[in-house]
Order: sequence, then C-alpha cells, then structure tokens
Amino acid sequence: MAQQKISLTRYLVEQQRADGLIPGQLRLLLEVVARACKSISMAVNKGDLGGVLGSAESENVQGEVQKKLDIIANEVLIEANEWGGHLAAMASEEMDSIYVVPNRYPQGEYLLLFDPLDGSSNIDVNVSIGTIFSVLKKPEGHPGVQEADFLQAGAKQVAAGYCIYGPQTTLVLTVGHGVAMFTLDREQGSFVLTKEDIQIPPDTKEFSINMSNQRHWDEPVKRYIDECLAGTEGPRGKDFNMRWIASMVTDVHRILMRGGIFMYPWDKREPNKPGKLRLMYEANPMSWLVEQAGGMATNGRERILDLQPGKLHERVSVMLGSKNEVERVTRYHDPL
Ligand SMILES: O=P(O)(O)OC[C@H]1O[C@](O)(COP(=O)(O)O)[C@@H](O)[C@@H]1O
Ligand SMILES: [Mg+2]
Ligand SMILES: [Mg+2]
Repeated sequence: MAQQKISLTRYLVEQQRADGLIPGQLRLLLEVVARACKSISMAVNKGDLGGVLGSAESENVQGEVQKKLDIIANEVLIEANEWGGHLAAMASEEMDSIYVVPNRYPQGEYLLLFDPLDGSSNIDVNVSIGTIFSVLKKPEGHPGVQEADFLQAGAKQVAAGYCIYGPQTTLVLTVGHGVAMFTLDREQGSFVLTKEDIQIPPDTKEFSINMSNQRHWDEPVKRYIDECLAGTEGPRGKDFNMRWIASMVTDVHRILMRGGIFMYPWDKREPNKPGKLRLMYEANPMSWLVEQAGGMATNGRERILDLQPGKLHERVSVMLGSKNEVERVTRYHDPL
C-alpha cells in the first residue's frame, strides 16, 4: 500500500492536538512562513525569466551590497506575515531596525527573525540558497514592542528552521522536539513530510570552512584543520574530505543529512568583530536545529544558544555539526 503523505499543515496540527507541543498561534505563524518560502522558491526558480537576478545597488546595515533577491525575499516575508495576527514584530538581516506590525493589523505575541536569503553570492550562479528563520516569544509586562525584546538568548527560541532552494525545495523545522524535514511537492503545492527525527552522526570525516582565510585564523582553528589535512599520517589517523558551498543553509543541510563540521570562525581580517555570521538570524536557528539533531554548536568557547545578544545585528564565531568534532575544536580553544 502506498504510504500516506503527511503535509506540513497536518504535521503541525497533529503536534498541536496530540502532543500539545505548539500553541495554535505558533502553528499558524509557521504555516505563513512556509507559504512565504514557497513564493520565494517560485521567484528563485524563475531566475532571469523573472528579472530577479543581479544586484539591487543598495547596501544593508552590514555594509553588504544587496542583491535583488535579498530585497524580494525580505518583502515577501514581511507582507505574508504582517497581517496574520500572530506577530508583534519582525527583524531581518536586511533591515536596519525592527519592523513593528502596523496597528491596523491584529497584534500577536511572537517575534519573527530571518535571514531572508542566505548565500547571496550564489544567487546569480544557480547554486543552492535559502531562508533561515527563528521565532521568539515577546516578553510580557509592557505594552508595545521594542528592539530590546528581541535580545534573547537562542535557548529561548520557540521555533527555528530554514527553507533551502536547491534541486529540491526543502523546509527543515524544529519546535524543540526533534527535527523534521518537508519537501515541496510542486504538483500539490504543499510541503510534504519526508524525514522525521533527523540525527547527525557524532563522528565525521568531512569539514566545511573557507580555506582561503587560513592565514587569518586563530591557533586552535589552524591546529584543528592542520590535523584534518594531515590525514592518515597525522594525529587523527584518517583522511578528511572538504566541502564549502558558501551558503550556510546548504552546508548545514548537508551536515543534518550526513554529518560533518561547519566553521566560520573569528579571524584577523576584522579583529574587532566576533565573526562574520549573524547570531540572531543565522547562528541561533541553525544551532538549535543542530542540537535538536544530536549535534553541537559553539563559538569555540561557549554554547551558542547561551550567548546573550547585545544588539540585533550581533555577529558570532560559529562551529557546529557532529558532536565529537565540535567538542574537539572547542577543547582546542581551552587555555592550557
Ligand atoms: O563568502 P564567504 O566568506 O565564504 O562566506 C560565506 C558565508 O556567508 C554567508 O553567505 C552569509 O550569508 P548572507 O548571504 O545571508 O549574507 C553564509 O551563508 C556563508 O556561509
Ligand atoms: Mg546568511
Ligand atoms: Mg542573507
């Protein structure tokens, strides 16, 4: 007998009903995010035919040149979510400050954060890119919403996930009870559950880092990678493979599927910044997914999910993936 297909909607309803794992408002919010990802996926698929490739000739708050698709994806997410009644405000890598839901719309109790388009340098070359999102609860006790409400440690997230626009469009989600994966069925127009309880193997022979920055790394990262490169003749006694897609979403997806370690560490190019990646839009949601799949995520010294953000666009050094490897590189950072 053919296996019954479970849609994202049904999966979320079942989690809400049977297990009481997600409140109704959160379920509806996640469905809206998934719908927005579906429209972004359509835009990505059109490519040149939809006029969505190329630069927008503007800069974001990080000083990075925005691509047209960075802006389109940001707008799609805002427009889809602002009137749903589930949110108080949103924050995005592509916006200087928070976007408070206008008071003409019903107000909700959640805060949505996103990297609307991750892997921007891959948009124009037809390599997988994605959207990363994180959901927090607005702190109680005061009316309205302010930027400080977003400054919560990653451990406080109530949902996190990403949608990857690759050979398949795949949505990966956690609400704190394991990691599930849904594949977009374009004929049906819905996300269908294709994997549950994803687990990252604790050991791996694959690392992911931008090797061109090698000379700028700190000693513990140099040591870890040197030992991997030494292969069977080195202290690790095994050969390692390397992958670097330059879309965090795609590198992390591979790690969730078959293990590995991903690192974007602090380096000497910008010594005053803690790292390149953004804590609240990239590191926190990915770290929670990885932990929920049995992996580990640190900044080299501390668990990422315990970091208290000081500002919305805070950056962070990231090491995540297979537990034993992340433990090892984190141990190398310990002062002797
Ligand atoms: O170009 P680099 O230095 O290798 O950096 C690649 C990293 O930058 C990012 O593209 C940053 O994300 P954005 O595209 O959202 O700015 C990560 O996805 C990726 O891991
Ligand atoms: Mg990104
Ligand atoms: Mg981005």
